[in-house]
Amino acid sequence: MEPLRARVRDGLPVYGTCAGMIMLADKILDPRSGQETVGGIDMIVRRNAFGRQNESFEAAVDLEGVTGGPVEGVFIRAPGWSPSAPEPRCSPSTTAMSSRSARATRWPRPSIRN
Ligand SMILES: NC(=O)CC[C@H](N)C(=O)O
Repeated sequence: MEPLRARVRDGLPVYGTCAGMIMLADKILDPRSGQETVGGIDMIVRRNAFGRQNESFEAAVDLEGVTGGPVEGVFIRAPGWSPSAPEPRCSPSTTAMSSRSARATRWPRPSIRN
């Protein structure tokens, strides 16, 4: 992983969506055990910020302006992101509280009807 990190740090153009975005974040809020990122983007990601991966689903969706009937939509629970912040300078208990409120305020769960 380190050679790739070094290339990205040195300016290698990279692009990532969904899991790719997770890989490019400098920090994962709730990483799986041992999960690392390549990093390169100064942000924090939270995996499955809108629900569990196995709550992803497919549904027929009517789109305004698209004729021919509904299209099959695939709704994959996505990661959320937040700009990184300076390390908090407070006691561990206050840090934990800040972390919880960040989740509540920055990554609300939208309601998706299917
Ligand atoms: N397709 C994907 O990349 C899924 C990402 C995954 N649901 C997550 O947020 O961790």
